[in-house]
Amino acid sequence: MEPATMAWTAGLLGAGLVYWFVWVMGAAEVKGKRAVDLKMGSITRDKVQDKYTQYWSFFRRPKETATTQASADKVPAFVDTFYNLVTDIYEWGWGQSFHFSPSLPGRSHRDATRVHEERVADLLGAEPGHRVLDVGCGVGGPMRAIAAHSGARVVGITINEYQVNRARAHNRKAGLDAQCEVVCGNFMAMPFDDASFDGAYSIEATCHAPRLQDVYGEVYRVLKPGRLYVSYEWVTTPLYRADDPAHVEAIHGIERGDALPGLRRQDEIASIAQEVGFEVVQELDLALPPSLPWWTRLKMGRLAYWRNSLVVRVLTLLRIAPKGVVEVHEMLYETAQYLTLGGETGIFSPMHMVVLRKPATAAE
Ligand SMILES: C=C(CC[C@@H](C)[C@H]1CC[C@H]2C3=CC[C@H]4[C@H](C)[C@@H](O)CC[C@]4(C)[C@H]3CC[C@]12C)C(C)C
Ligand SMILES: C[S@@+](CC[C@H](N)C(=O)[O-])C[C@H]1O[C@@H](n2cnc3c(N)ncnc32)[C@H](O)[C@@H]1O
Repeated sequence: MEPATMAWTAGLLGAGLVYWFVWVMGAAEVKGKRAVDLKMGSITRDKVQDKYTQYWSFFRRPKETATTQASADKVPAFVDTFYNLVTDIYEWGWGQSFHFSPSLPGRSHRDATRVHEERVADLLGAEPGHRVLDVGCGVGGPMRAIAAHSGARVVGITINEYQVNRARAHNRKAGLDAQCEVVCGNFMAMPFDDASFDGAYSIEATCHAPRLQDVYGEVYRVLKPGRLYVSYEWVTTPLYRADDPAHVEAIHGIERGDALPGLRRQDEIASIAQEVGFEVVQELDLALPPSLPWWTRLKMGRLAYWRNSLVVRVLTLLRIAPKGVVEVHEMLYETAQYLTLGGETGIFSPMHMVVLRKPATAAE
């Protein structure tokens, strides 16, 4: 073969390979976000690396994060930074629902995710005419599933403005913008009237609150008397041993890679709910058998992680993705290992479910 022909062939093959990696293989399971569109939320390109460094130094020692009032007060701002850094990577590599679900035999991850979300709507008895609150709504995957399944109107709140814009765009695209509303705000001080919701839920979101009382108290305030609140909580289970260094390392790994001010114990949830006035209707760890493992989705993609890591490196080199994305991606990869360990050892659950009722007799 002529050297020029060889060079052309090699060039074309190389371009084809880059195309395959970035556009074909690098796309999300729910193809809402392409690798070439990875931004870092509302952080400008030149600030990404600095913001990541600031995030990391704040959450590096998780247990200390919420021990003083001063540092607890800073948590929402750092959680906001965290979601600026990770939202696009989550959408690209996971989809529009930022949570786990028990695996379902013979069904896709997308189905398992939807079933886990629809369960919330069914427990709430959500129906057309109801106004339901999504506490920590992300980019609105659960909100759209619940609105479509129940016919209820859903109002979501998130601390992160970039997510608000993403969620609104997804709602419009899904034709659900008349039914779904998204508000930017802090779930520990919500901009909603007392007794203005027929139901409320939170999916893997309240773990970001330094004090669960603050968010549960707000949900209690905005719920109508007699109505339900369903929450999927991140907790350590009774298998967790604080004197086992391997357990401690896994839980710290989960906390610092997920912007958590300190995981709560499973047995703390119901008593905090009662403390703010709720009746506990049901409490169940949905991660326990007969549920199939939620962490297999994280484990199965070693090749996918390797590919994604290469994609973000190439995109950073080409200056398509901002500097700092590689570090954020590495942090997420490491977090995935700790989450898997937490699941396999049974010391951690991301789906400890509580169904709570605001007493019918509660003053409005
Ligand atoms: C509830 C929370 C988020 C839970 C999950 C949605 C995310 C936790 C860890 C995330 C991920 C880890 C590895 C990433 C991978 C390296 C990358 O290539 C593609 C995206 C990941 C799979 C990413 C996806 C979302 C998670 C599974 C917390 C924050 C309270
Ligand atoms: C892991 S995501 C889950 C999102 C959504 N529930 C889902 O399952 O797709 C956690 C969400 O909680 C929100 N959040 C965290 N702290 C918050 C706060 N103080 N006020 C409002 N939202 C908050 C984040 O912005 C994010 O949207």
